[in-house]
Amino acid sequence: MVLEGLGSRISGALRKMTDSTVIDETALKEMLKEINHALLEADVNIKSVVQLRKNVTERVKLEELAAGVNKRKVIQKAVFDELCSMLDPGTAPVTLKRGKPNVVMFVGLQGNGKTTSCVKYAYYHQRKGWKACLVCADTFRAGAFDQLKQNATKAKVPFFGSYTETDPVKIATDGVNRFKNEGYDLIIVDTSGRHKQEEALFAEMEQMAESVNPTDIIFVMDSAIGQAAYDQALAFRAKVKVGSVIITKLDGHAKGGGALSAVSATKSPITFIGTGEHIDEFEPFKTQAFVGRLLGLGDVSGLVNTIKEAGLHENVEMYKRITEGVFTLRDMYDQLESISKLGPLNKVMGMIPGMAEMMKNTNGVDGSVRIKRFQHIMDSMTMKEMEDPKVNFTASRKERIARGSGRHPQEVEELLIEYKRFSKVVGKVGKMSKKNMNIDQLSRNTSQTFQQFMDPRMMARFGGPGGMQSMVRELAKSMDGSGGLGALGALKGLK
Ligand SMILES: Nc1nc2c(ncn2[C@@H]2O[C@H](COP(=O)(O)OP(=O)(O)OP(=O)(O)O)[C@@H](O)[C@H]2O)c(=O)[nH]1
Repeated sequence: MVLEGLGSRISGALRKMTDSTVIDETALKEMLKEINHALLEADVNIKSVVQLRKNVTERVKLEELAAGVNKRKVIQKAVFDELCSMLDPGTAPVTLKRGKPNVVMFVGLQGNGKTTSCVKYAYYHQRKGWKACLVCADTFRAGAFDQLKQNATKAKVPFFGSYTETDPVKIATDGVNRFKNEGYDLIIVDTSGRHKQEEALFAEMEQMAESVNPTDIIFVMDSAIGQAAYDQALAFRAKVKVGSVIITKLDGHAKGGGALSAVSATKSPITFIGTGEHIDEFEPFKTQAFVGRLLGLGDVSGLVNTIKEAGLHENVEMYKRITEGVFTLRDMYDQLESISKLGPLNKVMGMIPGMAEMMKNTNGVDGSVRIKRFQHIMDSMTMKEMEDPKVNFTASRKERIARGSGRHPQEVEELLIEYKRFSKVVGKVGKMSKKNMNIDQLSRNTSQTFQQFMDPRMMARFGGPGGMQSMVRELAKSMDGSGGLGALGALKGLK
């Protein structure tokens, strides 16, 4: 999860309070103190931190709550809302119009991740069906064009630039005109950076903006500067019409929380965040979903989008088999492959309510590594073993498979235990899908099924059977009955 330290401290403080036998003013104060410390360490401005504490205390009047009201939920909601308002700029970002030649100019200081973000932004939109392209108008840094060219080629995004032209405004204008004539609807212009906010940089930015008349200007900023982001965002906004902000390197900086809240305080909308060097380590920033994940509450709509983007809901064959209650090791292999397709596993798991914490420790092995190991073990099995659920694995056979895959026999055993657990769930889901259930019955039944097979600690992280039930209901609704991951495949057709 992005801002892992901050997230786990805040969710830990919330959990500690709700786990305590008595939820009183002292427990509430203690929790707020811990949240304040965590925010200050993430370099959030002291005034905002004090305000958050004051607002939560004013909102949650424990002694006035009627008997039977869930105090835990009231407090959680107050913290959630306050964090959202801290990160919400209250202004909408510029919207791009499909089919029109949108020109988006990227600006920012040197080394903040502008070029990387341009390519990520192009790739993100291209996958959503935009006709995206890149123009390299950075003539200041030697090698900038090569960097963009290399990354654009990898991402299969068309690009324009020059090794000989020294006037960035001319390159930008030529590139934009060329791509406009060729019918591109997202023309991204990468501009030069400077070490500091030098006048030369601002003058060049202004000239370029005048010449290419951008639909949006995106300011790219490194999260490492923390709350100093406030002054920097204002300085850029004073010179050009910044319509949105991208905060980069949130994967590596403890001060990220400070940068996010400082930018919001300037009323500039953050549209994307960079969460790593890879092209797909880039996500749209939505305040509520982000805070939900920070508090370990999950982000069901993000999960549904990710599943849809990876095309998993279209896995009709798999769905059919699951609804028939059939599950082989080959199916399990394919399921694991699909899960890997969703992206880095910890990111996906962070979207499932309560899972971020659990994912941190799967017996000390990262979830994605475990999946790969399981797949290697299955690669050493015979076709019959993979496709016939009745095959019996003897001790010597398990040893042979372990040797063939370079793993320990204990891991082969673990895989087979997981497989049995999965098959039981699939069997149950298969039966459920034959009955004509509505969403409420389905979510109740699914929750009961998972309860039988899931580690109780894991179940508790989902918020118990009730939490699991509401998550399944929400997933089923947002998937519009179009199937999905593993057991959830059975949601198809059940409305
Ligand atoms: N970990 C991490 N690294 C990033 C992220 N975004 C960019 N980087 C790295 O930051 C470094 C600088 O990125 P660039 O894209 O070259 O920066 P720039 O702003 O274009 O720099 P100039 O062209 O000199 O202005 C590169 O090593 C990138 O791989 C991110 O979200 N996370």
